[in-house]
Amino acid sequence: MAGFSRCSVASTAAKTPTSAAATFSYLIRALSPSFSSSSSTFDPETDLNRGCPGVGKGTYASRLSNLLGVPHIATGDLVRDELASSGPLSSQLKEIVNQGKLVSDEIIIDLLSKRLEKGEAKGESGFILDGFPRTVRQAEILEGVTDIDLVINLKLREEALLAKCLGRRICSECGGNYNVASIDIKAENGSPGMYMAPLPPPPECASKLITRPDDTEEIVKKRLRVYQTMTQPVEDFYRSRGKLVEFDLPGGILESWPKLLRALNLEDHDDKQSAAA
Ligand SMILES: Nc1ncnc2c1ncn2[C@@H]1O[C@H](COP(=O)(O)OP(=O)(O)O)[C@@H](O)[C@H]1O
Repeated sequence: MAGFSRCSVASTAAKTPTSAAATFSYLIRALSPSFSSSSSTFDPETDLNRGCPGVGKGTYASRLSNLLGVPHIATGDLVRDELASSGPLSSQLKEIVNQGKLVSDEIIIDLLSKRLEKGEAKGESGFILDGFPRTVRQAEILEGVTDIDLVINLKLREEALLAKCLGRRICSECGGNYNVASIDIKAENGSPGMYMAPLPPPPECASKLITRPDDTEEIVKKRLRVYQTMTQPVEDFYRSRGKLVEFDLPGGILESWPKLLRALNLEDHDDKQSAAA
């Protein structure tokens, strides 16, 4: 669809891992698939999510993780944690991330493997992955060891993606994600208008907000180009396997969230959870 950038969320399900393992492929192999790929709903056991910069994949992954009761694992967070540490990879990662490039498949798989092993040791039986896979090779590795159930292709106009990245603010203390951008795109030449309200921080976070160093206009544009060349082929990978659900974000969270749940056949889940709360 012209004028849209395509961003994806994928869902996979797995059985409880049976043993801790030193390597990613062994660990994922232990997470063998437990349900059919023809399902059009998320499975509460394990989900996986990825998407282009600024689409809100982190926000939606986090909400889905709360809804389904599975951990939300963002590979971008794993990279930033490693970057902030004084580990051997730190300076190498800083250079890559601050230039808007992708970290190598080997490094990202190693970081993810370690996180999944920790989760397994704690008894985690599922997850939502956010920001993975981002290359066809990553998708192939994943496919080699587990079965992806569903990929949701979140789509948002590029002008909104850029504004959202530039407006993104993170609480340096609790890690909460907020947005100061107020996006108001007028209807034009047959394209509908779009309004996305800012997502203000709660008072306790307001004085602790920071901007990610890779959320500058130049680097965001670079990341969007990287997304188009490296990650869009991943959509084709899942499309050709009949696992891709396309979803145009109609606006901000309040408007989009119920529609996304409807697209995932998860409305009942939300009702049940609200009733239990
Ligand atoms: N699966 C991945 N493969 C390679 N690099 C990754 C992956 N996930 C995250 N990264 C690195 O971390 C950075 C930040 O990722 P993320 O927080 O998902 O941000 P965004 O999607 O907004 O670009 C990316 O620009 C990239 O350098």
